[in-house]
Amino acid sequence: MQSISTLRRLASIISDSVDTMERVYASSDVPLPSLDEPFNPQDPAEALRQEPEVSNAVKNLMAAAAQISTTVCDPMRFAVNTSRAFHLSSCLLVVSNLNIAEILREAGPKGATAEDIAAPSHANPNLIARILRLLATHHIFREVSPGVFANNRVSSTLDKGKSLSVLNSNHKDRFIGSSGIAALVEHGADIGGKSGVYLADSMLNADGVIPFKLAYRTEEEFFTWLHQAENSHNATRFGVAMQGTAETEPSDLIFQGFDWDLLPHNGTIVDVGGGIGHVSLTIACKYPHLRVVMQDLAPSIELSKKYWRENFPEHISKQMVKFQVHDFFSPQPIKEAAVFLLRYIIHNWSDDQAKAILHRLRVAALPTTRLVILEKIVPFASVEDLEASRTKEISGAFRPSAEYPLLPNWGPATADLYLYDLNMHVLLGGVERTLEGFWDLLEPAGWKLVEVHHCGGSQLSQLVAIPV
Ligand SMILES: C[S@@+](CC[C@H](N)C(=O)[O-])C[C@H]1O[C@@H](n2cnc3c(N)ncnc32)[C@H](O)[C@@H]1O
Repeated sequence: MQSISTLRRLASIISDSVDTMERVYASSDVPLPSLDEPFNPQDPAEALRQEPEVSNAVKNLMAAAAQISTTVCDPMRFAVNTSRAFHLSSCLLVVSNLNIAEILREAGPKGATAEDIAAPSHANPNLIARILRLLATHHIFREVSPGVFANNRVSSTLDKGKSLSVLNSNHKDRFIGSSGIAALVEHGADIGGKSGVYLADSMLNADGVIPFKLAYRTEEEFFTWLHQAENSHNATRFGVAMQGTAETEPSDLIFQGFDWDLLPHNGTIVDVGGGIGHVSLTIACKYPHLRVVMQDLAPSIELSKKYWRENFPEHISKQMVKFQVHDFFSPQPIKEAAVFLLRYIIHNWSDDQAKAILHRLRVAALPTTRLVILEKIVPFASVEDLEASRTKEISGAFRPSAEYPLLPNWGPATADLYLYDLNMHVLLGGVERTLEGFWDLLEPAGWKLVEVHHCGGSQLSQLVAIPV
């Protein structure tokens, strides 16, 4: 009986969420995008997903639908299917490498046969059909008639936005100028996937060696390996993939927290481990009176110069942006920073390494310097005792949890957080942290966490700290 009442409650969460979405989309006079149509980021309906009412309804709906499906499914089948889920990621890697989303974009809504899809790469058409059928069964691509496939909403996000002739003539540079989602998918399915399958080996047989090192038979740390000359294609893909992470977030996310208006004219933002620099470039476009120092390892700095030249050359010609090769484990050379900005840095490192990076910044900080960290803050899958938390006094720290009987963290609707966490571990020995986890790093490194902003429509949060 308990289970039936739970099912009914989950069904009514789904029904209420659909009502909310119907009302909001109708009042804005835009239809909900169809799963069968390619994704169009310019469609005003896509912007509606960021509305808090809609994003909450979506989260409830996803969590309740997943919970209903797991509740009623044969549990043995659920466990076995989950153990084979890695095939999905390998299939996505094939699809991106063979430019199948682009072939199907050019084929249009009628789609293309597996033979036509396989022809440019001389792949086996039967195998292509089986790969696409597995994905279509998971709502990635459509099998419009037996053996004929077309793009749908999800598969079209892999489109690198270039013609097939351009892609075929230069496979190596296929991601440059793309939205970054294909690069993010390939990076995750390729290096993440290969490393991930070594997780158990690394724990059971290899004394905790990072799975990436086992998979790639290397002694090097991930970033050292990535920046070796023979891996330059992986480094380029990684740089574009980082930009792809921003594509999955609201475009104004960086302005949803720390108040950049507070910075003085000519104030310097140091983008520590800034990659190509897309985040500080977004800030500088809105606040051109702010200076930027891009810091990263040498190969990333070269990519960053190119990215800024293409996207904001004025800031370069006005000498408002400086490119500096800098290892963040060595003393920080910029002593007058208004902000040290770290996006997706701390999660790459173990606690001791992360504290070392933060300490280098603290030594170089002025009393007015602010540390702005953009990272995911991981909630527990259980109910939390907020009153007992050491972080309860921090402004903005509170985050609501899902209503019963949903899991408090919305379960699979927030799976990205936990997938990222293990991705960090298998590649780098890194970790996505709880809020208390951040507190425990910042305090010994001489920083006091004063504000947290949970950005709407995203799982990324901003943490602001001051020197103590
Ligand atoms: C996950 S990426 C984040 C890039 C960028 N902040 C973003 O959000 O797009 C991590 C960055 O740290 C850089 N990195 C790794 N080790 C470093 C080191 N020792 N010193 C400086 N940068 C480093 C990498 O090259 C990479 O660009």
